[in-house]
Amino acid sequence: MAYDKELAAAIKAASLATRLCRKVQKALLQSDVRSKHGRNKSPVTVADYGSQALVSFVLQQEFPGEFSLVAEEDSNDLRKDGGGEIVERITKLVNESLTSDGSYGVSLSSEDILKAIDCGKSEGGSQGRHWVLDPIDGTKGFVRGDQYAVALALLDRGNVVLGVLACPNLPLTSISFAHPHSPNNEVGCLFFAEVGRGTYMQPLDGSSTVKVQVSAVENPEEASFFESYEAAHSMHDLSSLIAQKLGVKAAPIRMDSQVKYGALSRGDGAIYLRFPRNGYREKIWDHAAGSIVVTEAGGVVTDAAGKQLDFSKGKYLDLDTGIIVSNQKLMPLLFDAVRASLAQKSKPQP
Ligand SMILES: Nc1ncnc2c1ncn2[C@@H]1O[C@H](COP(=O)(O)O)[C@@H](OP(=O)(O)O)[C@H]1O
Ligand SMILES: [Mg+2]
Ligand SMILES: [Mg+2]
Ligand SMILES: [Mg+2]
Repeated sequence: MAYDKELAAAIKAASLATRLCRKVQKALLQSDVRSKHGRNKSPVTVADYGSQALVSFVLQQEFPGEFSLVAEEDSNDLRKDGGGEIVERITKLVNESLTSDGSYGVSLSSEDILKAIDCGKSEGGSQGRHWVLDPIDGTKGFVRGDQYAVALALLDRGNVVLGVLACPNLPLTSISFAHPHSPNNEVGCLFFAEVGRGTYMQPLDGSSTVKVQVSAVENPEEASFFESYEAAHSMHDLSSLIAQKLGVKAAPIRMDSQVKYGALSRGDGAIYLRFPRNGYREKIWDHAAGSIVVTEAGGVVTDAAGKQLDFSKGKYLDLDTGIIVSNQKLMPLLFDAVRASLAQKSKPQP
């Protein structure tokens, strides 16, 4: 089909990047974690940079000459004074991962690494093809030892046409809601989806592939919902009000990153609610791969006004208030509960 070569390359690149991430998460050093500059001091680690350099390098090898990448990280902070040691560490990690794969017999220099990272500076848009990468989505979860994902998607004329979500810490079998972090469960899933062809899941370390479908739950009382682990990323009080209006009985499943989209695509829960606080602008790399993984599994992803997400406007998503995800049956009820809850919240308190 149309994007088979791209899909194979994306799976290869994301899988390779997770090897690097797993190694770093196992032995996370304080010096591996840095704060980004600017107002929102989110963390960034050697693994975010290493993953971006690896994916960028692999995609450029596979598609020489026709390459555009919109990615989260850039090398600005690494090029400043004091960045040298950290760049050396990233270079070593990337070269070790490339060697472990065997298909790229090269050793990259520190400058090669910085250049590969900066290849992700494309602005995207509605023309042509653009890869969209979040090298580690859920860096806060990654640093905590929790969930994170390597999220890679391809835009073709503004539409997401394929997505790969590698989730190194997600159990292979459905999350038990009583024990979402059950230690006995084997972990490491990769979800992939191509437009019109469905969503599939495979173990990160293996090859058996299964087709996945969103939950068929129609009764909201039986639905469970996902939201961000970080209260700063999504208003937990608002989602709790929405859940209450719907009659949802289960407690929320709080997890970092687009792993939520992956888990929802295989029916672990039926609803995902995301309501950032005022003024936050969502980026395309935080939703591109996740949204196609869910829609190709039969789900629906919209903003709070019921509009499909528009990935054609550059780096940012232009949204009404928040993002809501569910199956086709539940969506109308969910949408009503969201509108009613937003209206209630915006009323002045007596
Ligand atoms: N104040 C904020 N509100 C909403 N989202 C935020 C935020 N600050 C950071 N984020 C985004 O939330 C993402 C993690 O999503 P989640 O809340 O589902 O775990 C982060 O991705 P990164 O970890 O790639 O930076 C970041 O882009
Ligand atoms: Mg980040
Ligand atoms: Mg992210
Ligand atoms: Mg990230």
